[in-house]
Amino acid sequence: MVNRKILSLVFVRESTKILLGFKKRGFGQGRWNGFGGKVEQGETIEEGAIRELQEEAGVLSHDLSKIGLLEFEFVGEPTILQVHVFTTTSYIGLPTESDEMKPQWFEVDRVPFDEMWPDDSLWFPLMLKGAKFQGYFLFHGHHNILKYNLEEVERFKY
Ligand SMILES: Nc1ncnc2c1[nH]c(=O)n2[C@H]1C[C@H](O)[C@@H](COP(=O)(O)OP(=O)(O)OP(=O)(O)O)O1
Repeated sequence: MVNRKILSLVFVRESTKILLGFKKRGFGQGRWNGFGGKVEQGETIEEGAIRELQEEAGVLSHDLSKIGLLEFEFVGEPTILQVHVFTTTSYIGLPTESDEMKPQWFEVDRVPFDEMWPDDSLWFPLMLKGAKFQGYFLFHGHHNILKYNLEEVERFKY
């Protein structure tokens, strides 16, 4: 039986820049990504996103916009990761390194896709142009995408 794990992923934007974090440990270690993680029992997905952003990057935002819904399946693994992607341009606090992430601003035309999850280069252009998107990716290991679909949407199914 397939089960789904719900995760958040938050990108802070500022004019031509985007805040990424270098993952220092755990799932996705050694890659740049947004900030996020597992939604805990008793919190909404957005509450989980706000908490993870504060824990991992030291910034607080209560003004998140949901812009993406991505599902990741890994060959041989029973759990599908369902990642809810948010952006914000409104936050307080200075991005600060945590035990999990090292934050750094990047110009949007200098995003380090070679050091990120391979799916990111496919949906970042949609995010950066302000579209809402939904996608599914089947991975073999953590480096190879065997198949995927990705579309712009008006609204999300969840
Ligand atoms: N393929 C891909 N592309 C982009 N982003 C992601 C993926 N897969 C992913 O899991 N992610 C995102 C979703 C989450 O934001 C993180 C993973 O969260 P994780 O570190 O496992 O969750 P935490 O709750 O912070 O983990 P622990 O604190 O329990 O270690 O990557």
